[in-house]
Amino acid sequence: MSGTSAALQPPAGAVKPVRHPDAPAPGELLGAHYEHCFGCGGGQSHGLHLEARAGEGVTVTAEFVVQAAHQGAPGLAHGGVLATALDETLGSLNWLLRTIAVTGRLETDFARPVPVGTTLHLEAEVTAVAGRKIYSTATGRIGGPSGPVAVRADALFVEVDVKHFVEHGRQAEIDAAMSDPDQVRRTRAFEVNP
Ligand SMILES: CCCCCCCCCCCCCCCC(=O)SCCNC(=O)CCNC(=O)[C@H](O)C(C)(C)COP(=O)(O)OP(=O)(O)OC[C@H]1O[C@@H](n2cnc3c(N)ncnc32)[C@H](O)[C@@H]1OP(=O)(O)O
Repeated sequence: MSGTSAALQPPAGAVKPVRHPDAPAPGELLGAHYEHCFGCGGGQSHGLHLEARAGEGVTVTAEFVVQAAHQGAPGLAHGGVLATALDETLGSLNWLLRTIAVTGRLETDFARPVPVGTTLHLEAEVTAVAGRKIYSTATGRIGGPSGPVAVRADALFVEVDVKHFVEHGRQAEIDAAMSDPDQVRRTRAFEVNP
């Protein structure tokens, strides 16, 4: 059974996404948005270390190798970890819009089990934008970039201001992030009007 709920149907008046003119070029690695992000950060020993690359239009590709630390059943990836890989890939699309956005809703289908050691080949694209709402879809394939779909997701991201993180994040991590010039530079790179 798969399909998208009414909550993820773009409203009338939604428009096609527009790639920002200063978006990373197709083929360029996007890098981590935060060193300690469980999805993409290098500072998380059991994190996914997912590497996303800009594609054409408002699309990205990404890869993630399932590690022993990511098991749910013996030798198989945990579904929540696979959902994280989809969420992270979908989130990286915001680099191409130069928008800061967080996941509001994520609907996931798990079509095939994914063994430890597998490379999950992810593709994602923004399908529509309606005000602050960004609609997107992603697939994760195994056995190669053209292999069978193991997981897929549809999502709604909601654009937020940097204040969202400053107001809600734990103070110690916020202070550390704001005093790290590299983090400030990467955060600014998300924004159209820094
Ligand atoms: C120094 C610091 C550095 C920081 C550097 C950061 C760098 C950049 C980091 C990016 C990180 C990404 C990482 C991976 C992606 C995550 O994992 S993000 C983390 C997981 N997500 C969250 O924590 C979000 C938690 N939720 C919230 O904060 C709030 O509910 C939201 C999503 C911001 C929305 O709240 P709001 O701004 O008050 O907006 P609201 O009016 O409720 O909703 C806006 C619209 O969206 C719709 N909507 C909202 N939620 C839903 C939903 N679940 N279903 C359907 N529609 C919805 C509403 O109906 C509304 O529609 P309209 O009425 O406009 O038609």
